[in-house]
Amino acid sequence: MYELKLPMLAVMDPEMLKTILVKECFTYFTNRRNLRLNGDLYDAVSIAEDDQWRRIRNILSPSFTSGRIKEMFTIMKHHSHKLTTCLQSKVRNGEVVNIKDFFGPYSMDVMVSCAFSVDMDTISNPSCPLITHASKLFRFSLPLFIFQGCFPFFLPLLELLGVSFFRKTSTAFFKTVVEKMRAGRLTDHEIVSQITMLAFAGYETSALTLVFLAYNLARNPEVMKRLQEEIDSTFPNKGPIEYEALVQMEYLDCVLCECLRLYPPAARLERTAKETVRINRITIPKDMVVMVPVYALHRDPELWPEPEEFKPERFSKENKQNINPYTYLPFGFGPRNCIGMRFALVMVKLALVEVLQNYSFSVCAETEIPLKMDAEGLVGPLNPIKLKLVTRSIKGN
Ligand code: HEM
Repeated sequence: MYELKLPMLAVMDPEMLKTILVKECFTYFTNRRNLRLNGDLYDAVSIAEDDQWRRIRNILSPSFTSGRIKEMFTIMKHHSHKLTTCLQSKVRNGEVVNIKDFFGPYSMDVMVSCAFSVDMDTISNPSCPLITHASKLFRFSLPLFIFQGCFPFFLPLLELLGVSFFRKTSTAFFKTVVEKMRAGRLTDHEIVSQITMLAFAGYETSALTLVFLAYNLARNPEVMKRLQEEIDSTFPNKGPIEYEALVQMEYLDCVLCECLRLYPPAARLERTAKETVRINRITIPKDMVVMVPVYALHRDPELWPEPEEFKPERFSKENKQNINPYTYLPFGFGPRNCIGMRFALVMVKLALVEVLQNYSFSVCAETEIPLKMDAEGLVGPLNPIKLKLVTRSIKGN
């Protein structure tokens, strides 16, 4: 078996690579490369193939509707509030902050409390082994992480860490999810695999997105100011964040989309050809792995003028309609795209809005500019991103 490298195709016909081939691959192929190193998670949704994947995905999908996410919003708010409280002492002392130390635990706490119904409170204990292990796990590419599917020891670990049960709303939610899974005829093993995988698939991706948001806003104060104006007019006087208003904030959405363009956590996507197919004069043999270079597409100057610049207006209502969906792929595409996209967007937006209601980010002597990137797998910074936070006055300046 050999691999068809997309840069080779780019030389043959760039347009084919950017639109038609990418589209066809996402439509026809629904399996990723499976290295069979999945440990106990061989039946997790991100790893399963064909009929088993289809069955599991159909059962899980209803858990990610807007209605369900809205139910989880209270849990998310509990953690976003803790996040801003934890930042308070750092800000007061004028300390330089490794921003991942805050957004990482926030993301982990949200994922674990929504998936397992337990409050890990890692934000008060950032050296918690769960965070350390999960971060190490994600030094690899998303596909590799999906294939590795490790952490079979995850559940005993939770016990060892002496986790406390979360509040009733969450427990009830969790029960409903599990009952639905049972009703959908998932085996107990399949249920544990899905919940474990969901918690980990969402952790590092969401944490990285928040870290890059903070970095980009610190480096672009005029963008941050405009976003804070939108936040203040949507939730006056640092008022409570409401779900409906949050998801409708236009500039916030532009800022997040632009951040995911510049820093898509999954640098590339993969699909395996199930059968030999011929697409626009190109034969892709059965079992060949096709890689879509998302990071490169997102920084292609033909598609994105001044690609290195952080310009949220690229995603404004007027400009958005000119974007070819196969050239902007932070959550993948097609039937096998990210099942947690909507959930991630809400949890990331919530944390950002609550932090920006109270603080502004700023670069300092310790901030690395330009950033050195870790090209190993998930697109992350090579070194910790260090920033300063400044408290905003009541009036919000
Ligand atoms: C900003 C945050 C996130 C980003 C950028 C992201 C990105 C991605 C990408 C690029 C893929 C591969 C899609 C494809 O191959 O077409 C993926 C798959 C997946 N993601 Fe996410 N993700 C995020 C958050 C989440 C969250 C919060 C969850 C769970 C709650 C989640 C669960 C999954 C699962 C289960 C898959 C595999 C789906 C399947 O194979 O059917 N992700 N994600």
